[in-house]
Amino acid sequence: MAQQPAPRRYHRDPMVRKMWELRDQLKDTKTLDEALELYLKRDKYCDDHTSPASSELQEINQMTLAHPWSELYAQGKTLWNLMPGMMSGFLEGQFLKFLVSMSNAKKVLELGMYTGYSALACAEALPVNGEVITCDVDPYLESLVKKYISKSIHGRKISIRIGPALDTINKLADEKQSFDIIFLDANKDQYWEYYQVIMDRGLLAPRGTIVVDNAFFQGQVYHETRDSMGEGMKKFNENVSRDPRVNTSLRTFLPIGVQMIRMVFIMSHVCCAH
Ligand SMILES: C[S@@+](CC[C@H](N)C(=O)[O-])C[C@H]1O[C@@H](n2cnc3c(N)ncnc32)[C@H](O)[C@@H]1O
Repeated sequence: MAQQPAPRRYHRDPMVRKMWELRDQLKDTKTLDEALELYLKRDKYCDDHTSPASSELQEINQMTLAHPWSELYAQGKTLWNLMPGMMSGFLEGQFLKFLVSMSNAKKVLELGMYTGYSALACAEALPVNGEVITCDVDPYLESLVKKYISKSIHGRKISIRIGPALDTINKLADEKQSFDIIFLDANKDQYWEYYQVIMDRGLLAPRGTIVVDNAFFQGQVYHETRDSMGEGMKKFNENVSRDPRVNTSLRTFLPIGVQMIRMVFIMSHVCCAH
């Protein structure tokens, strides 16, 4: 059974959100409905033909959709107005899980935990001695996530570090840690800084992969107007694609854009071997 879908206002593709907006303004919606249907049917087809999420992931999804985020923010309990649209969710979670398994990863680092959906998805694909270190700057999230991941046998593979991601990665580098998969899913305006620490301080294992969520950032990277997050994402994509140490692949297979980055000598080794 597929997990509960997010309301349409949280659709992760900005193009779909625009189409819904436009639909609300039109008198005759027939052609637009057909276009939306084509798109949404494809989404649903992908959901229906992807392995179901575990019951624990489904529970995190439901909790995230129902949590009183705006009230918590108004009461000063969270640092900012966290929103369900921030959650990676079903398709991306299952994709990450696949990637962790395919690469035989043992150690995963995530920047940007939110309610722990992607951290648990990764943990589910790790061997028993595997580890996900996930971090977030918002202290409110720690006990919430601990409560939900402790319901899963894979929850024990997850350690949470609270604090700014830049401090966390520098500390991990001081500890001489390295990771097979690094999932960047925090504040886009610092991605380039994070990348430089990751690459220059050896946090990416030689055969490791950096996976970058939301690499189009609402389409801002290829549009004229962008905010500081869009600027950060654009700078990151441009700089990384010019970094001779890595091979990159920026794809639309999830409509928000997923950037994959691997050491160049690993990619060319694979080519030469065939
Ligand atoms: C898009 S959400 C992460 C979603 C999560 N990976 C998932 O799949 O459900 C981004 C998270 O990054 C966190 N964040 C923002 N700025 C940060 C920073 N400087 N350091 C660490 N975390 C940060 C936010 O608090 C938020 O929870």
